[in-house]
Amino acid sequence: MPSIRAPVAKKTTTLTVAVKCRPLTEKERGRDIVRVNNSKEVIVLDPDLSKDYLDRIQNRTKEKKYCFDHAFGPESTNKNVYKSISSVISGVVHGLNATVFAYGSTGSGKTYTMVGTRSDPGLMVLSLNTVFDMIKSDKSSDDFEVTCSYLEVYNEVIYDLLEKSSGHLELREDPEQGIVVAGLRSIKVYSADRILELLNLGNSRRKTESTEMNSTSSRSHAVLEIAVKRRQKNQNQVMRGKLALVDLAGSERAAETNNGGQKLRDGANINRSLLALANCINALGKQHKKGLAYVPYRNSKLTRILKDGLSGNSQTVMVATVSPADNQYHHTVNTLKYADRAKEIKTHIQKNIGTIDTHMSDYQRMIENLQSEVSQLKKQLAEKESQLSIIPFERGVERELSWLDGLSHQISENVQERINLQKALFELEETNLRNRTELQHLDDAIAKQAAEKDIVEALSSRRQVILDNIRDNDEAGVNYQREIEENEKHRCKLQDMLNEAINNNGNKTYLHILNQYKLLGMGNTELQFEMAMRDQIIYNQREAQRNLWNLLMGLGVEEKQVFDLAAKQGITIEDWSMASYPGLPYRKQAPSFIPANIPFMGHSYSQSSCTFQSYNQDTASKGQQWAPTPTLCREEHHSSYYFMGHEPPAFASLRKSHGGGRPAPWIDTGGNHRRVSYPQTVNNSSPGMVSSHMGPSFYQTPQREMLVNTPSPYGSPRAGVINRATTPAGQPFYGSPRAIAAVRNGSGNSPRLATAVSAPNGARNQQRVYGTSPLSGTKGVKNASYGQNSHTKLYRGGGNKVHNKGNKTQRQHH
Ligand SMILES: Nc1ncnc2c1ncn2[C@@H]1O[C@H](COP(=O)(O)OP(=O)(O)OP(=O)(O)O)[C@@H](O)[C@H]1O
Repeated sequence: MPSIRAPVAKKTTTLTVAVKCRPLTEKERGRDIVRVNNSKEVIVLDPDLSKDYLDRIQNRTKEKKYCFDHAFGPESTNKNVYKSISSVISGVVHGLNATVFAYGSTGSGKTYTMVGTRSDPGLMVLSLNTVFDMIKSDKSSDDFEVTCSYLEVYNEVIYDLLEKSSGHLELREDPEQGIVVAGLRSIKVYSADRILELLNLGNSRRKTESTEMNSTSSRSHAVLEIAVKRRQKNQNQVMRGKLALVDLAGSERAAETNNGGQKLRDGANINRSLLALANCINALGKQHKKGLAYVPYRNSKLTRILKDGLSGNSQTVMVATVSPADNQYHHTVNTLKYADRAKEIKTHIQKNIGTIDTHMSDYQRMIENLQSEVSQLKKQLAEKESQLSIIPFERGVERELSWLDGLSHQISENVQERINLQKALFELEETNLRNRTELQHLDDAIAKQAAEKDIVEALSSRRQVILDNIRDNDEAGVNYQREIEENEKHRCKLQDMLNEAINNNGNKTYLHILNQYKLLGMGNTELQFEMAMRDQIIYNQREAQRNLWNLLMGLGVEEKQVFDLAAKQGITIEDWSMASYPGLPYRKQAPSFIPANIPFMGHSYSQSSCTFQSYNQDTASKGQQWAPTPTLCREEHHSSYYFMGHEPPAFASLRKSHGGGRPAPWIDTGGNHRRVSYPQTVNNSSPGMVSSHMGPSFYQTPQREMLVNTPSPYGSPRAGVINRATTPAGQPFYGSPRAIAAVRNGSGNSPRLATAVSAPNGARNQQRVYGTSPLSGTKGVKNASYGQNSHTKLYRGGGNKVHNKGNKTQRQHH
């Protein structure tokens, strides 16, 4: 609140120091050693009675003598004290500031002096009475306004004693008003009684403790402030007087009070502020004698509050209270020493007068300030409101996010489950394909060996096993299919939920982006799966070709002949050293090669460059069938996904290329081959890979004509190329159990990849070892539907039956 500018005229005055010695209490059995002479002189006798007259005259005693503005003995009442300072109090009604504080050791009578009793009211009460009496008796037409505040400083924290449960208040330095306590309640009062009421209320809230020295020792410094505003209508001016009445906490030496814990800490803080006060008094006293000196007001809250009273615009009275008891000698002398120094302290008093115009302009300024404060508060309120509205929104978004996270987790699981089901179905299809091939060969063999009863029996029993396996596997396949359908339904449901959330939620863009992000993640998983499948197919193909070359070499075909043969077929043999077939001499091992013309693959693979070359139908007619199209190929997939433990096939022969620039099929199993059209058959027979249930994100295979061998009416073309070969010993050779995998490419076309994989000698007990799945990077696929990692091996004991437990493929952990 803006203050009224004071007139320039200032009056320098010194602190009024009054000493009051209380009577000995009933408890105090000691000797009275304080003497007051002439209402001004205070003598403190040496408590040691043994010292005689000679000691005294030779100045060997501890007797001290001081002179003050006023001195009061034990018989004096508070009223007596008040009379001597009443002029200072009355100045408040005339626009002057006044400060009265009691200073003394604990139990010396400070509170008694300031607050007093009913029979002997203290300076606070008497001052208030004076103020109201003066206002009452004022004959002028002036308007008065009296406000009152009451605070305490406890442990260096300021509390409002007029508030029931006051918070911590802070001091602020106002350029015009000086030190102000922010947030301190100021109550308008119209009578002394009301102030006394408030005073009693405040005192009841003050922190007091029973100490060794005083049963009701004040642990805090209390400041009662009475502000009197006087509006002089006839002189067009307003005066503001302020009276601060301070009851300091008891100062004591810790060792004497026998205090501990909190009391000791209180004492330390009290002493700290009293020491700060003493230092200020010292410095202010020296200022007078030696000129300027630094006054450490800022060392405590108390000295900051008392700053005006100690050196500013204030008529100040220090009432030093002492105990007459001989055991209090040191405290008494100490108090008197400071009181003596305080006498030197100078203050500069001036009336706080402003014109009514000034007053009006003050009000104007106040209004402006208040208006700006109001607008600032409104702004703050708006900010808070917006924050409040944001919080639920953020919470909503959080909830939304966790919901979406849950949903995305479900979607991921759903995708993973579908991949696993597809894989399992794929395996099942492949296995049954082999079973059917074997069945066909068994039928052939039975027909051929009709005369050999034993052989026919053995073959028939084997046939029965294979038939059982086929039935079981078909049954399992139906179950997988059902599970895939369920999975797809669940996927649709989840997607619907996401779409609904996007449509219903206000923050559509955010959710949409999130949705896109999640979908991309899922797409990525699917692509990984596709890539793994493609890599596997390429691996299988390379393996089959390597076996083929090994066969050729095993049949005694010379290296040169192999090269010539390869050249004729348009095959480039790249690196013999890559051969890895055990049992053959190094140079005889299968080379690594580029199978440049493999028509049904649509791709060739270069190991060194790790790129695929796509078969380009458009350019094929121009003799540039193999346009190098860099396609991602991750080397690790080749060795990590599937490892085929093939036996070397005993026999195979190469087939010449067909004309028309179209590469020839590369395996001849006896010239019994014909054209088969896909994908209809593939789609029908291999739902695992080309399923209408899988939606567009899964594999679609455009129709493409392929040359395959058709082993027998039993052979299902469902999974691609079926090779029939016969070993020199007449054993059947089953090739290419998994012949086709359609892989979606980036443009949405699905060039069909087909591979011929040599099977073991007889389908019986073929084992496929599953390596680390690339789907999960290192440790195998997490099988959502089985709840385990499929770092597994499929059992195919007793023929190519995939053992199922319930509807699940049984897997064995490594
Ligand atoms: N003038 C007096 N006449 C009669 N008794 C007095 C007088 N002054 C003080 N006393 C008594 O002395 C005791 C201590 O007084 P008081 O509580 O005012 O001391 P204090 O300085 O405020 O102590 P503290 O600093 O510990 O709060 C009280 O019992 C009080 O009644």
